[in-house]
Amino acid sequence: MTSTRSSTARPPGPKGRLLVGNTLDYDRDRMAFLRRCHQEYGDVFSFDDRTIVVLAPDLVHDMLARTNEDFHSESTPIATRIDPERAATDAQVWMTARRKGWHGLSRTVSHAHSARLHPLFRRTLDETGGRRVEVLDVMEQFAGRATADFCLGADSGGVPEVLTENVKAIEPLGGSSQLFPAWWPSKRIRRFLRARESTLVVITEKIRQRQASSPARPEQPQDLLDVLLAARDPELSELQVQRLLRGIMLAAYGVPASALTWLVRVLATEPELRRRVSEEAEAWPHEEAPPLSALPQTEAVIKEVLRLWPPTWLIGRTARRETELGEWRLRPNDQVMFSPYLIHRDPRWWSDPDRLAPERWLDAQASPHRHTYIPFGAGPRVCVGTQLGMIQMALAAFWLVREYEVTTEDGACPPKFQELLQPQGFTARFIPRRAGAGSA
Ligand code: HEM
Repeated sequence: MTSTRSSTARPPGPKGRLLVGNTLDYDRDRMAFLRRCHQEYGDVFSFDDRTIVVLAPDLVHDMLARTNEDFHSESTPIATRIDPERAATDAQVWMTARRKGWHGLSRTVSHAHSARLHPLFRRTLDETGGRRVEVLDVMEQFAGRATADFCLGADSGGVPEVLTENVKAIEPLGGSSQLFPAWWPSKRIRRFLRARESTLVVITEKIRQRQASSPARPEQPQDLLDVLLAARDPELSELQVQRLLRGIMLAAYGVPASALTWLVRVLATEPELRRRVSEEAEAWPHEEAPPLSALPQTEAVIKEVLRLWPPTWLIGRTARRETELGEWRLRPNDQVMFSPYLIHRDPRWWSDPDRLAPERWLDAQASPHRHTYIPFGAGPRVCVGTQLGMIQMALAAFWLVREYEVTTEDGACPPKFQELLQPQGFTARFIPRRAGAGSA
């Protein structure tokens, strides 16, 4: 389709109210607002003078592919003036550390970590003692322990607690489109700054302890810190290691926990799917945990869970310089948002899009339309934990159906679109099937 619009025009969009623009409508119900605008204005619409929303998969992909060049992805829960030079250097530092970390994420460490996950999972669920609990809290606890173990192995003591506080301190700041500066006199901001500082202090201590206690790196790295400290050409500075660990630990906490909570909800409320996942799990004959390739039914359910409820339902980028996106011209610091949730439920790309249908992933001939499945993002800043996240979810499903009865009375709880997409107030009981378990 050729465009007749000039690339300098702004996309169409609601004008909004005097002084406050669209902020109030948007904050009241973000998803309803975005849906309404999508219907009225199409795949690209403007939210205000500085922000546009893009829901065309090819354009989203183009922007993601140009992250680090024309767009940056850095964001903070407080208002910070992003200096483009500084953002470019920060991105370079992050990318160097990320490449080194990637090696650690995908090979031996993932393997060693998978073996340690089972006791962590059991401990977390057994601690609920069969009581009715908020599933999100339990999954956050598991994800916090899992990510601390993955990053720091046996040295992870004390880390899940500071991570929890860091995430809890970010949550209230992420619930609104309004950002406040660090000096703003607010309890929430002070809490966030304190929590961020404590996390950095604890991580730095762990790095220094490891360097002091085992200056020679082990031949087989056991956790991500081993990998990062062994990196050569270039070696990573303490600051790089610290930033990567903190970035990964925060990214591997709330997002996987939300995804796991949706998965538990599906397994607790969809008996037919649970039966398929159970049969597959019971058929695994070995003592050690199965690889993802041995669990195709489970994998299909997880893919479908991530399609219907991608935890990062709304993602943003900032234009680094004057640039174009499709037919639209962007100025430096313009914001572009897109929603994997809306793309994943668009009937143009998905048949019967709101239906949970794992079969669509089991047909080798069928594959999704290009760029329409993005629960892990795409481009140079695609999730580093894609593989690990899938493995953690598959193993959690595997142990859950083999070892626990899960009962719930509020399977119909509504989705909550805030910083992350989570089921609101979803509670359940995890009743161990093993004799003697969970009585602590
Ligand atoms: C089901 C689980 C997960 C989902 C759905 C998920 C989703 C995502 C998404 C959508 C992004 C890209 C955000 C953007 O484009 O701005 C992202 C980034 C990231 N994820 Fe994940 N993630 C998951 C698990 C994990 C795990 C287990 C780890 C850690 C090992 C991890 C580490 C990261 C990191 C470090 C980034 C930032 C990458 C960068 O900016 O270079 N994620 N994740």
